[in-house]
Amino acid sequence: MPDKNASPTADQNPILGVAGVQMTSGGTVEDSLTQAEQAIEQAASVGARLVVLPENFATLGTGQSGPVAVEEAADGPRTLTRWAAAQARANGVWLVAGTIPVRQAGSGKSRARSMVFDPEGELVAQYDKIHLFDVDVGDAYGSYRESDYYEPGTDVVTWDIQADDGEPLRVGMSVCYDLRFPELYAALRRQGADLILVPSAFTHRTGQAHWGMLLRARAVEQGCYVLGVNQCGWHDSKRRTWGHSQLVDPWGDTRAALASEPDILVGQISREYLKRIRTQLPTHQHHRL
Ligand SMILES: O=C(O)CNC(=O)[C@H](CS)NC(=O)CCC(=O)C(=O)O
Repeated sequence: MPDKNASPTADQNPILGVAGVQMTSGGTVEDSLTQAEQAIEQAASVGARLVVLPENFATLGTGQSGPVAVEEAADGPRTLTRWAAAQARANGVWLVAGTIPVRQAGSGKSRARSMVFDPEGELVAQYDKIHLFDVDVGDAYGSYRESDYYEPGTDVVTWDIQADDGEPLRVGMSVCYDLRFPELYAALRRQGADLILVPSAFTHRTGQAHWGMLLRARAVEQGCYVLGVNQCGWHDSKRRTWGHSQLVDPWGDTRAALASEPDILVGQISREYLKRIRTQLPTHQHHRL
């Protein structure tokens, strides 16, 4: 029996089981959806109540030039939004559908939209990736020009999930390249975020150099849990992502981590630990600028 006077440890009194689906999207959309369906079911079976898919889980690497705004096929049998809602309902989980490319009427470009579905399959929040990856990484893929296909989002988004203790836990939204911009994470913390999600397709080259460092930095800076859920492996002959999905606690310790293969990341959120770290290290009360 843990000493009730001892300081809470990071895993003490968990109030929410979370899971991240690390996958290698590619082949056809159907291939990717089948991978995701099996992983969501597995995550739910081990008690995760919040399941997060990686960036562009359905169409990354499908050989379709640029993002395929599958949403356009609104009359299609399995539009991604309807598919995600059905997965949340069928598995009784909160599902963050990584991102789905959603075509915008005005610009003709898409937005990388991260949608949140509750266990009844209702859309409760959506976030459009703000920072677009126009970078020359120096890998086999060469130049990434996300802004050729996507337009940026504009809004900072948080939403509440009712945790096992009956109290709300506030979840902050971000995507992939956003991870490099601390201002967004500061804004999410100002909105009250306790857990910040980072569905991603971080490249192998930049992931190896920066992914873990950036996840831990954002977690410590903001005193939040940060859940980074990445694509992994080779998506086609030139595109490779880093994997290494992980849950980082507000002290900066990695509580759960995957390697480079498709797998399910499972972790726990402790409200007591969150409060303890924020009390010991009240950086958010010491702002001067
Ligand atoms: O375009 C798609 O289909 C899915 N989106 C992506 O793969 C995006 C844009 S190319 N990738 C990143 O943002 C990587 C960021 C990154 O790796 C870093 O910041 O180092």
